[in-house]
Amino acid sequence: MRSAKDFFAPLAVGAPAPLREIPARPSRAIHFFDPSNPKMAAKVPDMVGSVDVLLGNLEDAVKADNKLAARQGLVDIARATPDLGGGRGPTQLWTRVNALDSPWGLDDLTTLVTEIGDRLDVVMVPKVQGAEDIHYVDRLLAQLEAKAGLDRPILVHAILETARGMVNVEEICGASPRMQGLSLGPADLAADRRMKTTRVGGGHPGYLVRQDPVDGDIEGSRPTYQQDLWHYTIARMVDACAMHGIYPYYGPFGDITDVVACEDQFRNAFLLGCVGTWSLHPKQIAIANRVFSPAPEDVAHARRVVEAMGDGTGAVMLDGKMEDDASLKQCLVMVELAEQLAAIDPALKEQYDAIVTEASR
Ligand SMILES: CC(C)(COP(=O)(O)OP(=O)(O)OC[C@H]1O[C@@H](n2cnc3c(N)ncnc32)[C@H](O)[C@@H]1OP(=O)(O)O)[C@@H](O)C(=O)NCCC(=O)NCCSC(=O)C[C@](C)(O)C(=O)O
Ligand SMILES: [Mg+2]
Repeated sequence: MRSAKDFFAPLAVGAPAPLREIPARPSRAIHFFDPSNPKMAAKVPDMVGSVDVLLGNLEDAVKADNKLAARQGLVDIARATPDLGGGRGPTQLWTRVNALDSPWGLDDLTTLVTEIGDRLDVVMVPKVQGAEDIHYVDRLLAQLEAKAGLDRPILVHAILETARGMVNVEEICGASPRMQGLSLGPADLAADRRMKTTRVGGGHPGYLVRQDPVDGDIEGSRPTYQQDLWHYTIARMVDACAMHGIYPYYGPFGDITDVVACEDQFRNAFLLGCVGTWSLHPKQIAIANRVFSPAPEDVAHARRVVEAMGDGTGAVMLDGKMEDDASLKQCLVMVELAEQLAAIDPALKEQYDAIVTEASR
């Protein structure tokens, strides 16, 4: 383990200094596209500005025969889209590289950092098992950044998709100052855990609790309540991320047609503390943007609590409810997020401002 004093030192001569704090850039939807798919690639330039993150996916869901085309496709898209990534506009550019033990992972990192490193905001690393995977990527990125003459560090996002990765979640989050966040990889994680599901994220009708029998009538009709298969995992991710000052995200919802259940799953993650999710199909972007932007009524309420709490200490009554230092802190989370989102989303700003005006009438 590095000494605390060395933690923020660059890992290669000439590499940029690591960030002390991970910027809270809006990332409600991380939209996946396959850069080797001409139809998808053609849609990317027009999506800039309407989605927080565009992610060129090189890993699973890209055919083995298309791996090199996807890597080159991402380089070409970045070069042809000047306002994408690298702080040049509101939309960030991320990539998901192939796994570290695959035949493509090393060349993905080498090519992307040296060719379009100034445009890449975050590299998502799949199937992270422990701190050793992050240490490897950390040093390699530093060497490549130095070679490419970059003046800003590229951040790292880990996908939790193995039982070992879950057990090591805290050490993964704290392994490098580059760590930006975590996403759930429900399909690989389910397989690795030997869960008996066949879906990509979402619930399962068999995972339920049943109401107790009335008068011992166990055969009688009794309501059942479907439970959230991912509650434990997401809650662990959220705590590990909060502890290390980085950001948790839900992940993929594979039933593209079931927009209702998708919204529910995203909202559970939002309420538990996640800042965003993945979008696999253009129609999931609007769902993610809606869910991961606090509702205008909640923002208006949070602002009223902040105002009523004055110097932030003591207890007050508002609408019959007690508010104190701790409820104020929750409201500040909501207000700060609303302000960050309003700064990049004029339609949302209008909604937040309109409801403030109404409340103050
Ligand atoms: C689901 C699929 C096959 C349906 O694709 P489709 O073509 O059948 O859909 P469509 O409704 O017919 O598409 C309409 C139009 O939108 C385009 N389109 C469609 N999708 C996109 C997109 N994402 N971005 C940009 N454009 C898109 C598509 O090309 C088409 O264009 P057209 O009108 O010109 O014909 C397709 O949307 C897709 O391949 N999405 C990405 C899938 C992906 O990235 N999967 C990997 C992440 S999940 C994962 O890896 C798991 C995890 C974490 O590792 C673990 O749990 O372990
Ligand atoms: Mg996976």
